[in-house]
Amino acid sequence: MDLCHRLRDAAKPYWDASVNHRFVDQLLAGDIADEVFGRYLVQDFRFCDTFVRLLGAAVCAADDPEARLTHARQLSVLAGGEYRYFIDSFEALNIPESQWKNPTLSEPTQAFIALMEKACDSQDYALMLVVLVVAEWLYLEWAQRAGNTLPPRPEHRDWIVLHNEPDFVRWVGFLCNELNRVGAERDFETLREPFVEACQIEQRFFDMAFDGMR
Ligand SMILES: Cc1ncc(C[n+]2csc(CCO)c2C)c(N)n1
Repeated sequence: MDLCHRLRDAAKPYWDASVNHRFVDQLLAGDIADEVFGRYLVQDFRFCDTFVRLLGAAVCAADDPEARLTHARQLSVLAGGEYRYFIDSFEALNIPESQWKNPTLSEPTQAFIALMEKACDSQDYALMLVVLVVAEWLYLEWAQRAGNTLPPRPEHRDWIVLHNEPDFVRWVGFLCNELNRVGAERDFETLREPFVEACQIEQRFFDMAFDGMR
């Protein structure tokens, strides 16, 4: 089994709980409450801001010229389509700028930002890849649960398609290959610990969307 699959196995309870979370069930069905989805998106917009910094750090830390360019290209996805998605969805959900610009950060948002900042500060490419792989591969897995019929509202449908379209599948494949490559010489435990922590936070991030709901 390759390194990425061994890491995923080590985090199986949190990984599976996230991929099969009721948030995902309701999003795929298109019947997620606006309050729940809006709370999630406002926090995720802050998450994505730090994610941009992490990708920038990966551009800097990657040991291979081709890999640097692949990370740089993905930055343009975040700055382009992904940013547009958030702005359009805030409008569709009637969330004013005053609410999404400077929200109070939830506990899992803070925890994720701290983990990403730690990876940035470490200048350790393998550690950055661990966080990137969890964030992207786990999202690919839940989005691949979607069948042929997607929910009708663009803010639901586009959030699924962003995470299962062919370019995204290739990006996740690249990240996993990179981690398998640069992590091969590393002590498994030093990668397992942040991988499992990131999966635990992913689960709490979905939980957070339902805070204050039944
Ligand atoms: C909590 C949380 N975890 C992972 C992702 C996935 N993700 C983060 S940035 C990005 C853009 C493409 O690289 C994607 C897909 C998310 N949005 N929110």
